[in-house]
Amino acid sequence: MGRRAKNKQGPPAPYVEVKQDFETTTRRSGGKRKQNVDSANGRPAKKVKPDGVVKNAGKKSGKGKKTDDGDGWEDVEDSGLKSQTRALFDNSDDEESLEDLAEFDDDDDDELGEADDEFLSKVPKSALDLESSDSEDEPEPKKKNAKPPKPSSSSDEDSASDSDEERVTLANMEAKARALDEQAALDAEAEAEELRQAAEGAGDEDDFEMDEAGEGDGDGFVLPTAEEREAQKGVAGDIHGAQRRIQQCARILGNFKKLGARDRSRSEYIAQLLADIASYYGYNDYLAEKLFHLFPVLEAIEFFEANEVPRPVTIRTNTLRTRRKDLAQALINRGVNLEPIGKWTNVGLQVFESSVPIGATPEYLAGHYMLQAASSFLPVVALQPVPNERVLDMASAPGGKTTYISALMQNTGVVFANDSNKARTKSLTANVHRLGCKNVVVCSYDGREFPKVMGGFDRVLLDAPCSGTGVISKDASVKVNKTPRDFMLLSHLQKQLILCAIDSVNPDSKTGGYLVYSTCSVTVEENEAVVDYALRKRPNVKLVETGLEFGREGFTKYRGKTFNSKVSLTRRFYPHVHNMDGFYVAKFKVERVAKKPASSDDEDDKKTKKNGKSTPKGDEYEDEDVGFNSEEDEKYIEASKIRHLKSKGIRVKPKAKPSS
Ligand SMILES: C[S@@+](CC[C@H](N)C(=O)[O-])C[C@H]1O[C@@H](n2cnc3c(N)ncnc32)[C@H](O)[C@@H]1O
Repeated sequence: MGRRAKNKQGPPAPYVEVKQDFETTTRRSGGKRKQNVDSANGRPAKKVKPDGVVKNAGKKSGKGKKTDDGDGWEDVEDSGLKSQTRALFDNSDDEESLEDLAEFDDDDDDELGEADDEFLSKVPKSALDLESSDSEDEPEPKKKNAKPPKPSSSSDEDSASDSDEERVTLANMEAKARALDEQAALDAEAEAEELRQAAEGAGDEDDFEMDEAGEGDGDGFVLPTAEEREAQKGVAGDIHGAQRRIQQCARILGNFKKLGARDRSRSEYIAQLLADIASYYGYNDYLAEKLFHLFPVLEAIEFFEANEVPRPVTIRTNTLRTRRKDLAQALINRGVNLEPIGKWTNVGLQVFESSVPIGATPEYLAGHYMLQAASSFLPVVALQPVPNERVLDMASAPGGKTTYISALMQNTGVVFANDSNKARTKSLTANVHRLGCKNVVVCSYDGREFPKVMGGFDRVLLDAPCSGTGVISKDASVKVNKTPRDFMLLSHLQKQLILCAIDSVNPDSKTGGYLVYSTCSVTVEENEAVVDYALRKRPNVKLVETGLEFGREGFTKYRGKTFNSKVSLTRRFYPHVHNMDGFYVAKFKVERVAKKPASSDDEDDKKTKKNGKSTPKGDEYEDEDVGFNSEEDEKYIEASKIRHLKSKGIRVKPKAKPSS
């Protein structure tokens, strides 16, 4: 694992907020549990990775002097600024100057929208601080950050180029970011292949080699029996033991035929490994197993490890208000250390450290950027909205994606930003105002009421409610609070929503006719299974390329289930591979439904009623059973309606049970 970890992207280093006096830096640590154990309580303590943070902090931290004790951003001396900027972009070329910012590549030369000064002057600062409710798109910037994916070199020979690598200038920034991305992608691929081979090699017990003790070459490790494992469960704080067994079991499972003990099966090692993963990383047994099975053994450990480390803090330039190069300049002037995220986005910036709270700069308050996870850009990039379209964002609060859609449409056309949770639409509305989106209509319906409430959209984004297994590094409660029932209910809701989303797309759209489905979860039942269901239930849709340049292919086979082969066009993103939150993106093209050869009006009416939605008369589905409101679904729809009415204070009489 050590070698593998070395060859892949560096683990994200924590975000550093530079102290106001610019002389010392405060480093916040994100933690890898396994790397440091707090001897006082025997539990792993969080530790800063020496590589990266310190280097970054030293390389790029602001050295300017503040001239007063004000609020930290107004009075940084110009000389301080220059040296700070030079430190950030120094390529040892004395000619380097702030003018080089002009070379900061940005395709978006959109005219700026009017700053909504009136709104800003009326809204209290606190109302614009949306971080608390915006768990997905508004990461807590003070605590979390990381260095960008950076392939580490293992040889001395490489150390010279390492120092070259550190000299980032505005001129070479984009190219360097691109090179790093490409290298990281290559490394990730090589690693995935290595893991695949290790996994394939494992399990062939014919080729078993054992040592004299008949224990294989397991380094003297003796696998506990099932009884011993049960007994371990009650023992609190055996973190060291769990950590050691995880390493041993993973190593043995990676080459089971050679290293496994003769009298123990592969499944016994897996059972032990799962028990230890659950206790060491703090997951319930169910979720630990569910996530474990997504990957080959060694990669699964990397995934669990990555969930212990914060993802990079990233911001999205709001092109309705500014350009990326101008925003970068403004933030650099305030002592923010940043870089473009990667070549796949021309609006994203990654923040390494800052002398000011990144969620409270004047630029933030003026709507020049959104604090937004990089993964959250992906579905909008896939959606590709264009000016003057009619777009539905079906589950949109707090609006990270809505406001991006609005910007790509250059404040033209209309974006209906819907969310069933009224309370959450407040932060959505605040973001819409702050970012100056004038083409957004906020509404609050259950997504399953579309297209009854309105339809005919050129594009629909369904960023579905999900279990959040992709964002465990942000919300560790997911580790313990998700049960099989949650996954069953969520998957069901997602299936209902996706059919409604499909039916809301105008298949005759001149410019679009697309649906993007996304989740911040990595489980198959919330992703591929939902997409496969939609393909089966709506023969008038097909999967198309997402247009995203990276990401792993969606599963077409998973633990005995086979999905439509086109599901490989969907994309999975992982924290340990892509250094971003776990995410899933699928893009559909919606076609016209095939006309029924000869149909009576009566039959059409029946079908419209059966589907419970306003299917245009005369349009016909090829498959009789295309609606989701089967008997099974009705139960859930009914329950949801009752909940909805109850939430409005309306008493609902329970339905009389049909007599059997
Ligand atoms: C993943 S979050 C959306 C994040 C949002 N797209 C963004 O980028 O800021 C899922 C949202 O779905 C909403 N939601 C849950 N059930 C819903 C339903 N039945 N219809 C519409 N929205 C729903 C939740 O309130 C939540 O805000």
